[in-house]
Amino acid sequence: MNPLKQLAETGQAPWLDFVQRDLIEGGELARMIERDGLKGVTSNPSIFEKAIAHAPEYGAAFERFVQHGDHEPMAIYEHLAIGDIKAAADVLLPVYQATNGRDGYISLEVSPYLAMDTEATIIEARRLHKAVDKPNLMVKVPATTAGIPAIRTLIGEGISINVTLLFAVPMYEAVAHAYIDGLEHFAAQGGDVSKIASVASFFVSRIDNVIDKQLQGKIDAGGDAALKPLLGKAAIANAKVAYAAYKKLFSGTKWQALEAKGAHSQRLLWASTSVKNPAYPDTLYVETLIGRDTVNTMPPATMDAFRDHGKAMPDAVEQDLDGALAILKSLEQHGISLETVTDDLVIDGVRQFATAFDQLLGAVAVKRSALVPVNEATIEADGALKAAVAEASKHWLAEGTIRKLWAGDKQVWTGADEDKWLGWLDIVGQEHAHVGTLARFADSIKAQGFSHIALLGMGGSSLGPEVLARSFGHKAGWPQFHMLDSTDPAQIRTLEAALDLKKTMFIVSSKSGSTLEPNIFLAYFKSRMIETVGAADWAKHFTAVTDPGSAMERVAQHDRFAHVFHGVKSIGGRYSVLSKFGLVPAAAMGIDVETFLTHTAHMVKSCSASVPVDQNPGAQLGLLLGVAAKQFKRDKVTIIASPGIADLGAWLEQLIAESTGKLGHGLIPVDGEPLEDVSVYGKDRVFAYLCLAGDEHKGQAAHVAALARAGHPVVRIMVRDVMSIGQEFFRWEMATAIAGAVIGINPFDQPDVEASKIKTRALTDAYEQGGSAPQGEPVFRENGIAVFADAANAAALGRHNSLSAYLKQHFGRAEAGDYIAILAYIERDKAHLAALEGVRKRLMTHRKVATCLCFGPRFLHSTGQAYKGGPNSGVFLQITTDDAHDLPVPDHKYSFSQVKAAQAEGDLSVLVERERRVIRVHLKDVASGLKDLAHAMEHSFH
Ligand SMILES: O=P(O)(O)OC[C@H]1O[C@](O)(CO)[C@@H](O)[C@@H]1O
Ligand SMILES: O=C[C@H](O)[C@H](O)COP(=O)(O)O
Repeated sequence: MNPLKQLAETGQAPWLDFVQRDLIEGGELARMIERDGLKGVTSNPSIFEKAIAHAPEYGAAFERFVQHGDHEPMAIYEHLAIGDIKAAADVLLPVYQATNGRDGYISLEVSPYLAMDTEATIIEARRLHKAVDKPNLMVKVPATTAGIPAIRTLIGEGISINVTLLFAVPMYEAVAHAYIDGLEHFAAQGGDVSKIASVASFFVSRIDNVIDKQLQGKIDAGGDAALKPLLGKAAIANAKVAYAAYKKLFSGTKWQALEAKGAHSQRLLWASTSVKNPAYPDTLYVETLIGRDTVNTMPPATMDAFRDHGKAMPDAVEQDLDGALAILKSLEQHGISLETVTDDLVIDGVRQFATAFDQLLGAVAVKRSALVPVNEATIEADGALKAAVAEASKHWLAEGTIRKLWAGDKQVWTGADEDKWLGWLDIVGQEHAHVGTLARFADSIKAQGFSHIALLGMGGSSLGPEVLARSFGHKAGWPQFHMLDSTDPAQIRTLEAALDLKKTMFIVSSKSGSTLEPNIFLAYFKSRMIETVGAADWAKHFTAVTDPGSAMERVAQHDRFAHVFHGVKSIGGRYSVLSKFGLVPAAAMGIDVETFLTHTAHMVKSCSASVPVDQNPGAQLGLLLGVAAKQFKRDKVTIIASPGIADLGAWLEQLIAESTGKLGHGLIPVDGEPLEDVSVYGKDRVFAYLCLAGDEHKGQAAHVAALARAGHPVVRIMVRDVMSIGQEFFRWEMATAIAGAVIGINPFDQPDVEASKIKTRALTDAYEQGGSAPQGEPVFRENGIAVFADAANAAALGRHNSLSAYLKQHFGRAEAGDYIAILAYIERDKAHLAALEGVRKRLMTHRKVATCLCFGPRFLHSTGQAYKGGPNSGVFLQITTDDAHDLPVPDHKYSFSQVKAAQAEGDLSVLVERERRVIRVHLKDVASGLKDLAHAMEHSFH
């Protein structure tokens, strides 16, 4: 007779330690029940890893599931695993029924990531129990210290549990007590205890594996010859002691009372029963452990071996208990602590299953990304940087840091209040639920015939919409998009001249509602609109996007703005583009927001908690940026974007600089720099090349290739189409948050922006009170250009008799690893850009350092944070000018020109306070002044 079948007579149930789809679908599982008397099945994360990651039969179901709607890897795994578990449960149901619920179970393990968390384990076990919804499911819960109370609670709720990762007898006893206590609780609630089953999975071979190694070590070191006979004996001895404990635990009066109510004892299930040492007989951990009321779960090979040549010796597990005790005693006497071994094995077991789960989810992630449209990214870096990133990835993987990040654990960063700023992680899904509101808003904009929308806002409230407008381009039949983020009077006039106010909808965007610029822009255009359409109708031309409860919300409601949209308070400005701050303008310019969010969601899922760090695109980019800056001093993130998505650079600048540049650390983004000979670039750079498919720029691609050949780290990202630009918003948000964690700062605050705001406020208050801002004396004047420097910078520069000499001296201070930034408080138009680009190019090639070109006050809400708070490696040239035509700010004594001057002054004084290398050049007239400046600069290089 088949030895497996004979086990029934010994009182032991053979279960199969294996699951795979074709075993169930191909009918083998049913045949085993018939042929072998198989009575149950167990699974674990390693088993599912082997099945789902490697077995071909999952392909079709995988594709079907993902094609019906994208899912993150955890959901895909669960869909497939639960499918198998349900199917196996159905095949095993007759066994369950025939044995009155004693046997016929299939087990599914809770996520090993939760093994040290009681509450999370309970929630997860309940969820799986519900999702499978089969009477013959056992949820596997590990016997960790945190697992024991979870077991008690779950049994108390009537959920059948397979307790796994049991190695030590005292732990087993605690588990049995938890089971009995849980049953009592269930019974006290009126539950039918006969419907609950439980097994205690007592691991065998892994114990020998460890103890044999220790014994062999001692033997090899010339230890006692008496140790040899102990090889391969510890695990079985330990199991025998556990069995003796079982008999005691399930015999007293307490147990008998439950038994009288129909309770099943919690059987010992021998797990880990395949021999790991090939020198041992392949049926070792089956034959020696046969006993009444036990289960042995065998992997297929062990089962085949036992079927082939196994001996079903009844009550083998009860033989020679004294001998077993003597073996354990002897081990202790020889300095081998079973307690230490079993304690370590639990931890190691959790780790092993977590690693298997990582591998499983990683394999699912790879298969998924081949099926969903996600922008591809490749990272090229030299061996040392690559190795350091791999090391960081390993650490993050082992620590489960991506999961912690998604769970809102502020310890991922500095432990400050980072957990309060993570709303951007879930915003795409949330906004998806509101696309109807945005569609109605878009319809109304179109229906009312608005020809222009003008967004008034700073930093995170304006840069994202600008990227969308420029990348998507003007859509026929929809309003033209404009944006104002400057207090320069000429810039305001230029905007106004481009608008037909009667057909303009203004979108005033400010999360805080208290930012100076959008408020004074609003005041100005409100008054212009009143003049144009009258006091009764002006507010019909205004939409507000602001956080709930802000002063701007109050104003918008009081004045009856046409629309008021709310942001999410737990999202900072620079992380807000995928919330209403980006989506409201997007809808108004005719972008299909629903499709945009659907495309974006693919990246969110690619970066989700269940994608292990080495497959997670946001994490890989973030670790590269963080590690390159922290360990390799490559902190200049140079952005090269193809023409169609060139504006992405300005958005990235704010995200990267304002998030990471603080406490003397951080990344310095470099956007829009001219492409120069490879020899010009220092070893302080990382290059990010973002290319829109079909928008390839020959020069850029070749340049990037040359940089990579020269050994610079290069990230290449292919944006599939403009609709997929949202994927880059999310990838970079995640990457920036992660780089911030590596650098060791809080990526969600902007402490140094506040410092210059305070200085600016003091100056605007002075104007408001009818005064004027103090004007310092220049250190030098030439034609219409005055050079200003504080005492420390003046002393460092020395005295010179030409502007070019001052410039030479100043920029001569920029060493390798430094950067030069031009901070121009002038109108941002094509002519000025071209003039300053020329200066920038010369500085870059001459000084061979990274260069940045910024316009004030726009950059104050962006890179300004890093310039003041980040590493002290910047050499700054501030450019101010007399404005030919000023503009009044309604309801204030100060004018726009005065506000701009106060902002420049506030900025400069904080830079000086932070001991930055900075000078100001003040131009009498902007056009001629820029020419003279360029000329002096050119001269300074000779
Ligand atoms: O949306 P708000 O509150 O007007 O802020 C605008 C910008 O100002 C800052 O708060 C500081 O510069 C940025 O982070 C933000 O994007
Ligand atoms: O429930 C089953 C266990 O997870 C399995 O038996 C472990 O076996 P192993 O030690 O061979 O991995």
